[in-house]
Parts: sequence; structure tokens; C-alpha cells
Amino acid sequence: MNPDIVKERQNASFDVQKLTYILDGGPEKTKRRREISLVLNDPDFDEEDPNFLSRSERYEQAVRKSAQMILKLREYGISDPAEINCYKSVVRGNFHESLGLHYVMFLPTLYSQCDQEQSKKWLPLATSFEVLGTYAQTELGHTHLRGLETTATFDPTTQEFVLNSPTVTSIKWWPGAGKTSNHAVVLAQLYTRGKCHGLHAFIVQLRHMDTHEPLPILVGDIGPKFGFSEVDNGFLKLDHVRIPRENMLMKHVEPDGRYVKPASAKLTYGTMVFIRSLLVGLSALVMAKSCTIAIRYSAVRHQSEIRSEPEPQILDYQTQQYKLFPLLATAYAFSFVGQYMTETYYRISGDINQGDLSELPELHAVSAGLKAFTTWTTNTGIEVCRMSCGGHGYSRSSALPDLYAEFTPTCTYEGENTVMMLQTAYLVKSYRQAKAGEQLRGIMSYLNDMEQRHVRAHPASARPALVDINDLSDLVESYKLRAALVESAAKSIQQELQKRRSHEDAWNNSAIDLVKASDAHCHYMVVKLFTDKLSEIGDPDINLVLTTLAQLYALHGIALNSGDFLQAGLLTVPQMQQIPVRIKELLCLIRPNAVALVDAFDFPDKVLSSVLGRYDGNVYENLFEWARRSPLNATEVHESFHKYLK
Ligand SMILES: CCCCCCCCCCCCCC(=O)SCCNC(=O)CCNC(=O)[C@H](O)C(C)(C)COP(=O)(O)OP(=O)(O)OC[C@H]1O[C@@H](n2cnc3c(N)ncnc32)[C@H](O)[C@@H]1OP(=O)(O)O
Ligand SMILES: Cc1cc2nc3c(=O)[nH]c(=O)nc-3n(C[C@H](O)[C@H](O)[C@H](O)COP(=O)(O)OP(=O)(O)OC[C@H]3O[C@@H](n4cnc5c(N)ncnc54)[C@H](O)[C@@H]3O)c2cc1C
Repeated sequence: MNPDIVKERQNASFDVQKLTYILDGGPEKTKRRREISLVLNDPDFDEEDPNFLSRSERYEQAVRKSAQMILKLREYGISDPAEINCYKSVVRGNFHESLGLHYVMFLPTLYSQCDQEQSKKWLPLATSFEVLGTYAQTELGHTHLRGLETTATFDPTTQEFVLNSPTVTSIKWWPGAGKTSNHAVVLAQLYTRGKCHGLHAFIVQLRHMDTHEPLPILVGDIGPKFGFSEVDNGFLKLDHVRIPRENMLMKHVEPDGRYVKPASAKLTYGTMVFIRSLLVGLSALVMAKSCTIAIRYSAVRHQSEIRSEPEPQILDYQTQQYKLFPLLATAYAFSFVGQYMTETYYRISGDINQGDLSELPELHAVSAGLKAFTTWTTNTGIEVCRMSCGGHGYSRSSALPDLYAEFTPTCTYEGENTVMMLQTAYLVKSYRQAKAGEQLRGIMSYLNDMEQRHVRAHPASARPALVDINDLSDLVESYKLRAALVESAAKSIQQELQKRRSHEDAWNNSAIDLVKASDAHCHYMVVKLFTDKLSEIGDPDINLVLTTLAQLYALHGIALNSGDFLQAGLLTVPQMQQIPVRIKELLCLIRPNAVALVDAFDFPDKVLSSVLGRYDGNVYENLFEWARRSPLNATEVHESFHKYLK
């Protein structure tokens, strides 16, 4: 064990194990997670570092691993969805799996949209993996749902739907598992009796069940990408492909071609809401991994000098702390927000299953906003962690390049982030309702408050700032008032409308304000949820260290967005000047606990797959060993010497 890292652990002021329990949701859950993690010792999962393999080899290794996972899950009798998720995230490490779409989109769509008869037919096939599915929605030319071109036309004479990609732009593009899957949920515009009824989901068989040869359908892999090398994102061109009427999910078409309206057309989009909710938790996980790597490495890396010798740990540089500790605070904040998002998703979708759709718009808005907010922040954060590790951070052995490449598409898939932020219509609508005196419920209820107190964006001079920057509840209140930026967005729309612009143009001309408002709303939610969590934590040592992190998260966010807080008169210039001073104090308070705080995330070394983030801190000897395994070192003289240099 590296002596620096041993010393760091001795300095911790709290019980790391107890903090792990809090993150997991209780000691029992930690115990079970650790039991599941023992799978890492299974020799059947031994594999080559994917960084040393070609794309085709990576895909093959990933398929083998996916197949092994299925067999092992059966062998160990793991069937609880949360446990399956935990198991898979341990085995997957920092990469995706080729069967991922089957689990995260195909199966959930079947579960939520099959009627009884369909469930009887499709669920056994899909859960036994005879049917391997994907989710084919996006097209070459469009992702916006109303713009999708694939059609499904009902033919009452044969009781079939005819699925067609009429143009090049309508070819399905990006669905995971182009080579792996034999079925797809295809999203297409439904036509019956000559009328379009919008987007609906259909189960389409793509490949022969025995030979895996494609049916008369053009299907394949879209080629190498920035990352996602384990995943065969695919294309799919349907040329008048016929499927039985029973393959339409939720069965909206009667045998005579009559269309039966669903309770809400948006229920078809349910799987996207599900994944967006999951991505909040994924952001927390990836931010936690990145911080673990960068902070452990910073504790064992010595460089340059502060006073004279010896060379200090780079974690002692104030600038290094300023790069990493706000991200550490963010990882904790997002962990608690992820827990909230999961609970909210299951609570509201439970109500939806009982026929109560009243909270569906809020679930959509919150999951879209938090998905965008947390993935954007994490995306930037991984890169900060990588650069904070200097040259070694650029090596694939650090895992940070892989974490970035695998995570960055979360800002794009499942709804491009700007587009998701613009789903603020709900926010503006809520603001207008509150203004009209309606009492709002749920997370939007803070808008009631604003109307009652007539709090508005005022110039700094017009309102005395009563904020104590050392008091978290005051900071939460400030974030709440800053979220009143939604008023500026609503006003901008109003002004545009007064200029006789159409509603659509008024919206587009206010889009920057709308995204800012959405961002401010999400930021408030994160600060509030982090602060609320503190009241549940009884252990005084842990409460203290997490309070320090929450303060840092809140103050750092204000420092980055100082213009908003000043403009709205929420803080004065002298208070703003105090914030960097307080931030520096907080960095010093966090410093002795930094390694313990990342240890509490409890990532086994094999899951981190990072030479820099090793628990024992023995970085250099392992870096050397890793480099020697590079395929270029397989021979002492590379063949290119004989071919070209000699
Ligand atoms: C551990 C975790 C593991 C995770 C691993 C992950 C690996 C994953 C691997 C990779 C996997 C990647 C897989 C993939 O990427 S799958 C493909 C994902 N694609 C998208 O996400 C497309 C994004 N676009 C959209 O969702 C829609 O086009 C938007 C939303 C932009 C507009 O929408 P639309 O076109 O309809 O037009 P509209 O704006 O008039 O809206 C009309 C009304 O509908 C409401 N509305 C809209 N949407 C919803 C909704 N969902 N629930 C409830 N309501 C909704 C909306 O608020 C409005 O309400 P109102 O104002 O009229 O009241
Ligand atoms: C790794 C990966 C996996 C994927 N997996 C799947 C899958 O399994 N199944 C599937 O169906 N799809 C999948 N996708 C596709 C993914 O869902 C889309 O790429 C995503 O929804 C974004 O759409 P787009 O690519 O058309 O971007 P565009 O919408 O074209 O975005 C391009 C730019 O235009 C801007 N823009 C677009 N619309 C607006 C607007 N209304 N207002 C303001 N700005 C706007 C965006 O902000 C962005 O800056 C995957 C994508 C990736 C990268």
C-alpha cells in the first residue's frame, strides 16, 4: 500500500463504512451489493483490456460477456431488477454491453405497453433471450418525434400493418444492437382508414430465429463512433414489411381499422422517460468514479514545490483542490438527486399504471431537465478530472478517456440536452398558473411562494440582501429566488407576442432565456435535495462533512453564476466578494477527508479499471506493467521496421 494513501485514510474524521451505507440506502443493501460484486472474481469474466483490441474483437468480447452474464444470473438466481442492474454495472465496468438496449429499452417497453395477450406471448420470449430486442426510433434525418417518417399502414384485408421507410432520411439510424438483435420495437406514424394518428410502437422481427440471417430487411452496424465500441448501433430500412395486427403495442387499431385513442398519446414515450430518470443516477456514478480516480492519484502524485522540499502531494495545491472538490461535492449531490429521481419515477409511474395521469407532465419535465443538467455537468467534470491528472490522465490506463467517451453521448441520446431543457413549457405553464393564483403542488410549489411574496428579479439596490452565505437554508432560498428566471423567460415570450410574432417564433426568440430558466430550476432542485438529505443523516461526523460539501456545492454554483444572483439582487457585491474566501476555507476543511470521501463510493478496483485510481495507490509500477502489455510491444521489433524503415 502506498504510504501517502495510508496516511490520508488515517486522517479521516468520519466512519467511511457508515457513509457507504448512506449512499447505498442501508447496510443490508451494501452487503448485498458487495456479495454481487464477488462476481468479479469469476474467471469466466477474465478478459483483455478492450483498449488493446480492435473494434470487432471488442464487440465479440462484449457479446461473450453479455451471454455469460445471462447464464450466471440464472445460475445465481438473481431476478430482482435492481440487483440485475447492480450485477451488470459491476461486470460492465466502464463500458457498455451489446445487449444493453434489450434490457434498458426493449424489455421496459414490452412491460409497459403490452396488453395481457401480448405479455403472454412476448415476455417469456424476451426474458428467456430467444427474442433479442432493440429500440428503433431515431431516423437518419430526424429525431423530433412528429418529424419521424417511417409509416405503419393498416391493411384490414390481411389484418397486417405494412411498415415502410419511404425515403433515405427515414432509415432508422442509431438503435443499439444492429447485428445482435433479432427483433425491434419500431416507432412509426400510424395510418389507418387514410388518416395519420401519430407515432406508435410496433414489434418487428428483423432476423431469422435460427440462422440469425436478416429477413428481407436492410439491417446492419453504422460504423465506428467516438466511443460505444462494444455496441453495434445500427441502421434499419423497412421496405413494405408486413407484421400481424397483434404486433402493435397497446393495440389501438380494431380489426375493421377503427382507431382507439389511448388515455394519453404520451404513454408511447414512457420508455424514454424511464431512461432519462436512470441517467440522473448514471451521472452520479460516473462523476463519483472520475473523482475517485483523480483524488486518489492526486494523493500519491508529488510534483514541483510549494515551499522548499520535499515535493508536495498535488492534492495540496489549492488550484488542484479547486478543480476537484466542487466535483466531489457534485458527485454527492447527484447521488442524492439520483435517489430522488428513481423514487419519483416509480411513485408517479405507479399512479400512471393505476390510471392517474395527473403527474405525467411533471415527471416528463423533471426527468428531461435533470437528465440534461446532470449529464452536462458530469460530462464537463470528467474532462476536468482527466486534465487534473496531467499526462497520465491522457493514458487510457487512467480510464478517464474511456469514461468520457462512453458518457458523453448521454448529452445527446434519449433527447438532446438543449431540446430537453426546452421542455420547460411546463415550467412556464406552471409560472402562469401560479401568477393566476392557482396553488401548485409538488416541486413547482415554490412558484406559489414567489407570487405570494411578490419576489421578482429586482436591481441589486432595490432589495436588501439578507443572505448569510454560511447558512445553507439561506443559500437554498437564494437558489429558489434565482429560479424566478422563469419570469424573465415568460416575459420575453410575452414581449415577442406583443410584437405580433407567432407563438412558435416568440418561443424560439426566447429560447436562450428558457434554457437558462430551466437550468436555474434544476440547480435549485439539486441544492435543495442535497440540503434536505442532510436532515436525514444522524451521524454527527458524517453530517458535518456532508454539510461542508453541500456548502461548497452551493457557493461554487453561485460563484459560477454570480451575474444572475447579483442582477436579481439576491446577493450584494460585498457578499459576492466573501464567497471565494469562504470557498477557500471549505477546500481546507475538505482536504483531510478527500480520500475517505471517495473511498466511501466503494468502487472495487476492477470496476474502476484505472491504474491511477487504484485503492492501494501503487500507480507507477502498475502503469509500467500496463504499458508493457500494449500490442505494439508483442515483438521487440515491429513488422513496420522491416516493411518501411529498414
Ligand atoms: C444504470 C443506468 C443505465 C443506463 C444506460 C443507458 C444506456 C442507454 C444506451 C443508449 C440509449 C439511447 C436510446 C435513444 O436515444 S432512443 C431515442 C430517444 N429520442 C428522443 O429522446 C427524442 C427526443 N424528442 C422528444 O422526446 C420529443 O420530440 C420532444 C419532447 C422534444 C417534443 O415532443 P413532441 O414531438 O410530442 O412535441 P411537443 O413539443 O409539441 O410536445 C407535445 C406535448 O407532449 C409533451 N411531452 C413530450 N414528451 C413527453 C413525454 N415523454 N411524456 C409526457 N409528455 C411529453 C410536451 O411537454 C407537450 O405537452 P403540452 O405542452 O402540449 O402540454
Ligand atoms: C450512442 C448513441 C446511442 C443511441 N441509441 C439510440 C437507440 O438505441 N435508439 C434510437 O432510436 N436512437 C438512438 N440514438 C439517437 C439519439 O436519440 C439521437 O441522436 C438524439 O435524440 C439527438 O437527436 P439528433 O441526433 O437528431 O440531434 P439533432 O436534434 O439534430 O441536434 C443537433 C443540434 O440541433 C439542436 N436542435 C435540434 N432541435 C432543436 C430545437 N427544437 N430547439 C433548439 N435546438 C435544437 C440541438 O440542440 C443540437 O445542437 C443514439 C444516439 C447515440 C449518440
